Amino acid sequence: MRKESDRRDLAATAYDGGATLTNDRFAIEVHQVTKRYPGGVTAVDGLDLRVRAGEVLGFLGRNGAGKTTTMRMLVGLVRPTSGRIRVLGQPPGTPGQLARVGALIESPAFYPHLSGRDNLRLAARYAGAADQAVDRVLAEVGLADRARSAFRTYSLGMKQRLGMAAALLKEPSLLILDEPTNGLDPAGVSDIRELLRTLGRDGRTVLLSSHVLGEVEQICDRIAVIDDGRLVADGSPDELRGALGQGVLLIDADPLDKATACLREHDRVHAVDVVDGRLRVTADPALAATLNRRLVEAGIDVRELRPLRHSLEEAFLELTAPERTGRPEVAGRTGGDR
Ligand SMILES: Nc1ncnc2c1ncn2[C@@H]1O[C@H](COP(=O)(O)OP(=O)(O)OP(=O)(O)O)[C@@H](O)[C@H]1O
Repeated sequence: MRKESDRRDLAATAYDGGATLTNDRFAIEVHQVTKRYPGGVTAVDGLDLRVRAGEVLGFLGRNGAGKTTTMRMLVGLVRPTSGRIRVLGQPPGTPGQLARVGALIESPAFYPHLSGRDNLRLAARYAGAADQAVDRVLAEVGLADRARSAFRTYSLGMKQRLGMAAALLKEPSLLILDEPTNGLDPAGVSDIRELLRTLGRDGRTVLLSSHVLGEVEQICDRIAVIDDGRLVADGSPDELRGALGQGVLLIDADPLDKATACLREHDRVHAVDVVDGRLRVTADPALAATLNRRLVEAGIDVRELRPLRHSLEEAFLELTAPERTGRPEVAGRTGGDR
């Protein structure tokens, strides 16, 4: 089990939260947003999140973390209980904003007996998009070949593609996609991932939610992790990996108390914890040789010394482990000026 000190490291890399809103550089600005549903569930709790224009942001959290509620608030389907949201510089749900945002939040409703193309024609009319847009988006999502087949004959992955095609009809500068790979088999996931990669090009901003880290890790510029409605981490995949996985050394030394004291004296060692008779040392792994020398010179036997590397998946699971509730330190830091 990871120590609070490690979590603090991660939190320190997290987005600072509270700064002033409304800046052209940001496609999405969420400031101190809380959503309490009638009945008392707090789905989103003082959330701060900013998505830069042109960025592909992975919005990650386990089931029930508050991702869908956040996305629904971004397009004006749900009103926040408190806090402030700007999407493309405007409050959510205004006509000007909706014209530039493509969203796939709930399973899109298509007519089963109509073809993909006819369904999109209807959607285009509803969205005020030109008929020519239909063929463009069908090609964009790779459905041109099956455009004339009835929707009911589509695989789950094709249905998702059609949903994305509908979201693209308005040539949106911002795409909001809620778990677009949910329920797909590995081949379907990989297909959609490829598609998302292309959608993220051309300066389009994409906000993409998932509860599976591996899905967003490879295609997103940045990952924001939400848990219990709060932002618990925010950074590039490398930053998250670095903050969580690479800053811990495992040392088996004897005597333990002397080793602990010796390591704590080093000014670049952030924390030393004894776990199962060994030391977990929060420090830059590049310090390994220096720390080894220091221990040996102090007459301490070093039986083992190695960096503890966690995969990003492990890091994510740990951050959002069900037993982790409260987390005043992490939430306080990521929450900025709360
Ligand atoms: N309309 C609603 N009324 C009451 N509670 C709700 C409503 N919608 C969501 N919730 C609750 O809010 C919390 C967050 O749900 P939300 O759907 O936003 O999370 P999520 O991260 O999208 O989860 P999932 O991955 O399962 O979709 C959950 O506890 C959920 O039960």
